Amino acid sequence: MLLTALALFLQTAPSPGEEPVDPYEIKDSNAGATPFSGTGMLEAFGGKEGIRRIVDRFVDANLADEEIGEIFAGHDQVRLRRTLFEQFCYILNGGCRYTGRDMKSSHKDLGTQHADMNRLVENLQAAMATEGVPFAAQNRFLAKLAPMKRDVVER
Ligand code: HEM
Repeated sequence: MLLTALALFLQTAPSPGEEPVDPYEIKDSNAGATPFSGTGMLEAFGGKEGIRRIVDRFVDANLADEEIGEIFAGHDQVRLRRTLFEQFCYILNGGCRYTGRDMKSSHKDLGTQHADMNRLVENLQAAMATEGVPFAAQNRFLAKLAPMKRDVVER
């Protein structure tokens, strides 16, 4: 019991520049979707470098957004960029592990509404388009994220 608690603590000790979070079990299934197979989707996103740029654009846009920016205010942006990169890279079959929390617990009590989710998806679409991700690949990726709505949106 003590050992399990210690292992959980060590596993979830904050990365440099990040704030600590309550201990949780690290597992890829926390990402909320299974990865694509093959390398096609990873290539469509410009490899890991492309994913990094898309995540940065996406987070910047959400923070600056006049409708949903406030929901992100005060949250750990360093952690968010790291875990979102891991999640996207894992789902796109880029060979990453996802070490973040599951979608339900990480969005608990944020009060996110359907309109907020739509806005976030628009920001992601814009980031993918700017980085040259083909439209069909954008839609395949969004289809992986769509079912997460039930864990992310509260009302
Ligand atoms: C399918 C849609 C979404 C995905 C894939 C997603 C993904 C993520 C991930 C990976 C994290 C970090 C988990 C962790 O820290 O362990 C996170 C946190 C967060 N998300 Fe989302 N998210 C989605 C929708 C939304 C929406 C619609 C909003 C609000 C408009 C939102 C606001 C936030 C905020 C504020 C945090 C930080 C929570 C904290 O610091 O405790 N997310 N999200």
